Amino acid sequence: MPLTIVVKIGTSSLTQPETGQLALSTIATLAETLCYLRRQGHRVILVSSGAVGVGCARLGLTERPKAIALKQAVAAVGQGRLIRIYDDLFTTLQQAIAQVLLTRSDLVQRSRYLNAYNTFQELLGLGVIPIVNENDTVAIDELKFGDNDTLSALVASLVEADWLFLLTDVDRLYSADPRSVPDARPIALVSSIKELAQLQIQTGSQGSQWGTGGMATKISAARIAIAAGVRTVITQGRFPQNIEKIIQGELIGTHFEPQLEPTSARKRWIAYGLLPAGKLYLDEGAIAAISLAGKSLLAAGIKVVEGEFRTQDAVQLCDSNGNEIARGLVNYNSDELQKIRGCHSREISAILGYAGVETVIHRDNLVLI
Ligand SMILES: Nc1ncnc2c1ncn2[C@@H]1O[C@H](COP(=O)(O)OP(=O)(O)O)[C@@H](O)[C@H]1O
Ligand SMILES: N[C@@H](CCC(=O)OP(=O)(O)O)C(=O)O
Repeated sequence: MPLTIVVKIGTSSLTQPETGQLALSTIATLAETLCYLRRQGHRVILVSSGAVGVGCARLGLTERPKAIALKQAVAAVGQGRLIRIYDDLFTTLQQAIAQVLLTRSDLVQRSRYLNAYNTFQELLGLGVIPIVNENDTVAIDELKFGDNDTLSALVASLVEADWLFLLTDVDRLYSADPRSVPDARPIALVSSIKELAQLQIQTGSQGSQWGTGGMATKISAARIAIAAGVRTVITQGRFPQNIEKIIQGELIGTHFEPQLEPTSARKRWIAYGLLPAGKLYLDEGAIAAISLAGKSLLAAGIKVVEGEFRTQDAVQLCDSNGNEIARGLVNYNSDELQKIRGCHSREISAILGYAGVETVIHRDNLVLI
């Protein structure tokens, strides 16, 4: 059966750690592996980091720039070079590729989200391998994915992939960073989001010299992907051939089992496509109602309203410690909610002076995180 496979490769696998120069043999093996998968009839998307790293090597910079404008300029240099190398390799293997550069705003607006979906479907239908990266040169801070682990999970969720491979410079996930904790325990299988929380994995503060997110962003990417029903694997980028073996059933790397009943596409867009504009702190009754009984959120259960937002914006729903429990689209703006929080629904019209809807967030617009 044809599968949809998303492969993300990080800068740490694409470049030599000492020099920052491209790891050509890894990239060539990756291209061969992806072409092999295409010939098997599978639909393949590559999410490739490396624009900043390759740009730095091209310009002789010895460390990742911190200033935003410089990073954006360097990414513009590197992205062209990166895609040229991919095109050379894939052309040699007679495989068409496409460059797809996305920013967060492409997924925030529902019409653009659906448009991105349609473009991916067309490309995959044409047998093309889309090569995706964040459009670093134009992305502004508030509208950034920030790391390609998250981007790859959102792409895998958008196209409802069967597999997401996160290729990196460690062979799998460990209980703590194996660089600093030599006896960290390797983790072969994570069977649910609940188990992931119980494992209490330590990720340190950041990744390797050239990577951006480290392991923390890979774990949160895995959460997004498995909620969308995508089996996710963290494995070593130096051996891209392992992807074939893993698909055939070998337990290499760390596997995250997909959720059996994936969250619907619209709810996934609410949860991960949109950027929350505020926070509502809930009392325990409201938390139980939304998380255990699948109910809508009423004004009575809201203790604190944080941020300024409009009707139909996405907000985070938190417990009193600020831990996020759910996200949803609000039926009232922040000014209205400041007035009606803690009140019974039947009091709303008297407080606001006009009749509003009974629910603050209807359960159809509410997603547990
Ligand atoms: N619990 C952990 N298990 C495995 N690796 C970890 C863990 N915590 C932190 N790391 C670090 O994460 C790094 C990979 O992240 P990163 O450098 O961002 O890679 P990439 O460029 O592939 O995205 C590894 O080199 C490893 O040192
Ligand atoms: N978009 C950036 C990569 C961001 C990123 O997540 O990097 P990495 O941690 O190496 O996967 C680039 O192309 O340099």
